[in-house]
Amino acid sequence: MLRTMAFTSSDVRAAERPLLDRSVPLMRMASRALADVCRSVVNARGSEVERSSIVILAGAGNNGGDGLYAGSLLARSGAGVTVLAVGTALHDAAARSLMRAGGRVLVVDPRCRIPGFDTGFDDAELRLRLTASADLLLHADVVMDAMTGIGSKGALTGTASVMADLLAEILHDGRRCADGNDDNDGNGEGAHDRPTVVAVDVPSGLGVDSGTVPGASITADVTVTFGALKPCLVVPPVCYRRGGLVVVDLGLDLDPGRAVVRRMDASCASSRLVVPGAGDMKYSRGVVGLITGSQRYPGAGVLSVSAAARSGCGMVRYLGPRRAQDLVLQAMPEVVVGKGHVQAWTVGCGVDPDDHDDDSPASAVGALLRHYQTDDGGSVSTTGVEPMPPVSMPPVCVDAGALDLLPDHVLPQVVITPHAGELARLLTRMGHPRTVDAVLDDPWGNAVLVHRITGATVLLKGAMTLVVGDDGQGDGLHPDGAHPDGARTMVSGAGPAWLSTAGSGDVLAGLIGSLLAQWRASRESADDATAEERSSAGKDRGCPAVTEIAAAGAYIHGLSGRMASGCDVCADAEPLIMRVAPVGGVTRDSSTSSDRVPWNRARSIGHPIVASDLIEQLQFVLASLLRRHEDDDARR
Ligand SMILES: NC(=O)C1=CN([C@@H]2O[C@H](COP(=O)(O)OP(=O)(O)OC[C@H]3O[C@@H](n4cnc5c(N)ncnc54)[C@H](O)[C@@H]3O)[C@@H](O)[C@H]2O)[C@H](O)CC1
Ligand SMILES: [K+]
Repeated sequence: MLRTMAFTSSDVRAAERPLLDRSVPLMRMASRALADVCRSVVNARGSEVERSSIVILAGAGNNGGDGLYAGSLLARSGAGVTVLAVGTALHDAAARSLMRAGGRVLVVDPRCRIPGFDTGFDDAELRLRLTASADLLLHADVVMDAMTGIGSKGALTGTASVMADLLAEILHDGRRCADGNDDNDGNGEGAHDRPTVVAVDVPSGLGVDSGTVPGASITADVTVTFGALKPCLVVPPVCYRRGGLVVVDLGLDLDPGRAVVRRMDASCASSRLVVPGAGDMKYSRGVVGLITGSQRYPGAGVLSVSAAARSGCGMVRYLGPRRAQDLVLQAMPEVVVGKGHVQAWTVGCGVDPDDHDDDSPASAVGALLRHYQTDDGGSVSTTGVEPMPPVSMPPVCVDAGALDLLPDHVLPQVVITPHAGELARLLTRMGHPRTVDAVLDDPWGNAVLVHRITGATVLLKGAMTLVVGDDGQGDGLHPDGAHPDGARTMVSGAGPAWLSTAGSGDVLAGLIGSLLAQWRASRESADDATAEERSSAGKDRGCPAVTEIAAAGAYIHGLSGRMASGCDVCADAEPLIMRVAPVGGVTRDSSTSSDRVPWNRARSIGHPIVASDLIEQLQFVLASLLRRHEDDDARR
């Protein structure tokens, strides 16, 4: 749970309460883990704690308290520790502990009231102190950001905001600019000329529960978060600013059912794969139908079909245009051209929605999608099409050109796979005008909005892909009320940036269609299922299955990108878990060797790929995930 589930600030606070009531020293525990991370960051920089310089940006709340106690421990280990007080006060007991340990305090906010400190200074003095702060930040080994945590309200204001901007400038320009010298000796060691930024709980200045960036903020190299993941650490755009992730297990009792976001990981993706049994045949393993490709973009048909065929389904049916059919058959002679029973669809890759010819793929896609149209209440609309019971409709993955043909309100087994530009266009068409930048600024909020107004399961593509779907069991937890009841969000950021290449989305859409068909077929057991079984399979028609399968598709796609490109830099590396007891030491997750910790990782940048390379890797990625089934069987 600590690795995969994110909880709102208020749920984390509520879970802290009973422990605090029993006098469990949560802040001391948090700060021990934080100090441990800082020590190993210093070591990873090739330095020693005794010779290191640690600068702590400390706010007035408990987040500042965590930083101060950690500073106290580091000062006792011999580090030079300076606190820049950026708020109206400092956590009293923690500040005293720090000073007793030999740490120094520089008050930067003139409103700050700390007994024994000269405050209320004028603008000239403020400028001097800011210059001194800049110098300290510039020459620090570690900057600890303890300005605001889960108590943060809106955009950073006052000195905290000035400090965030100052640090951003220093990180951007580095020592070279400040000293007028080029410290970087050109052999790569200059990377450590700038301080390593360790964020305490969350990087300051960010929307903790929304993942948005309202103003000046901190970008961290490592974030040490306490008790549980917070939404901002896993949803874009904030997740791109938190660096490596460490979750400190404080023993909070959190209800998994209240998690607002879940990270897709190998274990969850593996659980959504279907292993064929001895009695299976191609039809019972899942048949996926694709209406993809066009006269103009036949390659999209080839890529989506090849990806579907390589992802474990029993059969692929292709219903694209003639020119694409020939190319598809050349690439994949296994494919069956023409209509027939399917358990899932993939539609739209390479389809021009404005091609209105009667036999165009756009017409076929439009006609198919009209079967999924519902009124707002979820019952299937019968206007102009044959009425069909909603549960019997196979899931459909709607990509690219087909997004323009999506009815206003559809069944939850419709998975739409837009990128930010397509989502902005869809929202605008549906009367909620958005620019691409507006979607990129708040991808989660906008994905939720599309889910709410269309009813579809929304997979918003990006370095961190978001999937928002109908949970059937959620309780509308989104703190600003944007989540409709039952919405569930999953994220997957397993892929490297090399993955953003032409045709990559076609591969993803084919893969998702194939996974959906296998899941659906495994539920269908058409010949022998009782009516009751069929109806319960129908109840599972939406989510979590569809949401999870779509997210599993994004995860598998990402891993294929990693294997194809040889690159292990991606938006969502596995968090490191640290366990900390009320008294005693800190334990790192035993499965994490020291060279894999987020601040000490040798990273391979890899090389460019084309979308076809992803398809070649699919079988190896699926093999590695399926091995988990074997391991699970062996354990049973
Ligand atoms: N999760 C846990 O189990 C534990 C969490 N701990 C730490 O406590 C903080 C939360 O502390 P709290 O005092 O409630 O709030 P903060 O310190 O995050 O912030 C309050 C502080 O910040 C100022 N502030 C708020 N918004 C802004 C703003 N926009 N601009 C400037 N300043 C702002 C406000 O005025 C207050 O002074 C949690 O994150 C953890 O780090 C426990 O220590 C351990 C257990
Ligand atoms: K912080």
